[in-house]
Amino acid sequence: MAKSFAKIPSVVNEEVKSYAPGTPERTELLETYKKMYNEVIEVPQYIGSEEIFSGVKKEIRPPHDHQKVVGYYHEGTQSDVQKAIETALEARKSWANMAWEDRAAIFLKAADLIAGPYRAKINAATMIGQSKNAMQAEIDSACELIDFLRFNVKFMTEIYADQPISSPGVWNKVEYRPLEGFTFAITPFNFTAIAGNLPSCMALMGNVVVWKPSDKQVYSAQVTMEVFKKAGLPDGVINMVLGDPAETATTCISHPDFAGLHFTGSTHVFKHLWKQIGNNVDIHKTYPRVVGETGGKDFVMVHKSACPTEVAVGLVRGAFEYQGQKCSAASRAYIPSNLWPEVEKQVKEMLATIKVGSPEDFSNFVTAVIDGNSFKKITGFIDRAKASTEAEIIAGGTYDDSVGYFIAPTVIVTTNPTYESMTDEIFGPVLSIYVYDEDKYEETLQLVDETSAYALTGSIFSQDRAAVEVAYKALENAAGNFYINDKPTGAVVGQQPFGGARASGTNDKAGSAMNLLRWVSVRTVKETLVPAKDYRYPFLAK
Ligand SMILES: NC(=O)c1ccc[n+]([C@@H]2O[C@H](COP(=O)([O-])OP(=O)(O)OC[C@H]3O[C@@H](n4cnc5c(N)ncnc54)[C@H](O)[C@@H]3O)[C@@H](O)[C@H]2O)c1
Ligand SMILES: N[C@@H](CCC=O)C(=O)O
Repeated sequence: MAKSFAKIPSVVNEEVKSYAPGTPERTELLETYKKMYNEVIEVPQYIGSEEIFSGVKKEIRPPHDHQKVVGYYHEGTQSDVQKAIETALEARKSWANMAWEDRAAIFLKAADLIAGPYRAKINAATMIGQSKNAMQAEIDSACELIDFLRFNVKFMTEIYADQPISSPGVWNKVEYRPLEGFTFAITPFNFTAIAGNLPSCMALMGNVVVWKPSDKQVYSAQVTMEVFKKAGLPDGVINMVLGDPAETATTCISHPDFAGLHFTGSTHVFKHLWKQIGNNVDIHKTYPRVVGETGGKDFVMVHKSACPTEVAVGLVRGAFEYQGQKCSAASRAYIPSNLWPEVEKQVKEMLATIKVGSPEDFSNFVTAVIDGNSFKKITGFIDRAKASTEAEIIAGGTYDDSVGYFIAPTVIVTTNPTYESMTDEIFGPVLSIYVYDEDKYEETLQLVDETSAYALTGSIFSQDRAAVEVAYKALENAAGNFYINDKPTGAVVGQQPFGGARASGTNDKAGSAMNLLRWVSVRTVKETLVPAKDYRYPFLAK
């Protein structure tokens, strides 16, 4: 145990490198990408000190080149999950008692490894396995993951420092214990950073973890595990399993020592898990913590005073970065009639300059969507819009899956504000627009609020402050992350704590102390310095 109150290194957001032509980072990333692209990797499960190659191999194919096999992951069984739980519980005995400085040092080292020697590797893995362009990989798998790891250490120390007052003769303390049992992280395909953060932030707070990444993110998940190990994470603290998702969840959730679920993914999966946890309430030794950040139908609301260029840029970047596969992607927009001709012209001009193709070519802004199922779902929306009398496709609308799952950035304009593409999460490069009567601002705000079950992100564009205030109030519960004159994506750790309510999740704000608080169970300790020697009140004293 340390004999001092250590101060942690000061934390700032990791700088996003430019990858401009001629920069060393661009050369290194391209070389790493090409090298990795021509290798065939094998991804094992990580349970305790073991790397388990089950022999049941599943192909890993880049979404932008689906005939190419870049590796295999080894599928696990439910006995592997059982073993992961037992291994985690064993590791808990020492991990939960390790000094916080030691836990912090491991994750600070992991951050520095990603910032330095592993940066190109984790970015290349994200480009290959999840089809992110270089900039999207950099802001996710490098910068956001580094930020999570470093800022979480800062948040942890702030939590630990938060102590109650003590009256004379008494010393009160609160102790932030890890949860009793093991925790379970289930992570989505679309952010390497989220996948790394969910298990690691629980581990930082002294918990032990069974982590099931998405089968579509295993390529970069392996790099994350490699970094954690290199950073000195003791065996068994984070165990990565690769079994069937539903069965893995059942094995974990029905275990008596299941103490918490940290989930990010789609709403229907989270609702199912929530019910499953409820059904096991009599089995659990403790009430499990349940944190879930899920889907969105994120809006851009535009007032008649807004600048058309700012709106067009917000729409194009907000809707089409990473092919719209962000929970925060701008997905429905409400444009006033006075601005629509100019916004439409500029959006079309910008989209005409966007190139679609492999992330290996840095001039491609849009690459492939994650897999064939996703391609089918997204193009279904496009096909139905083509056939609908209520919708018109004004840009994009083309797609081709002969080599990779490529879909052109598509804009649907609809006369029906509750048309399916205005209400359902599409999770692809499709933006739907409803043009409203410029004088019906307040009615349209009500429409924005009531149209979707989700409440994740949203933005208001306006140069009229009073109109901003009206939207701020009217949309109070429509978004967990609300933006003024900006796109609704791109939350940064430490700056915009992230999460939504309603059908979008429990709003426990990834990238903040609020989230870490869910992974501790507080013990209050009162110590009386000089205990009483007489039971009687003063007025009863003899
Ligand atoms: N709110 C946020 O912070 C946030 C961030 C990223 C992604 N998302 C959401 O995630 C979704 C996209 O990610 P995805 O396609 O990976 O989501 P998904 O729900 O398909 O999968 C997420 C994880 O759940 C697992 N899973 C799937 N079915 C399961 C089941 N029956 N039981 C247990 N686990 C199961 C998957 O294997 C994966 O690991 C979108 O809806 C998006 O909005 C939300
Ligand atoms: N930090 C991200 C979270 C996206 C979720 O998929 C953003 O705000 O764009």
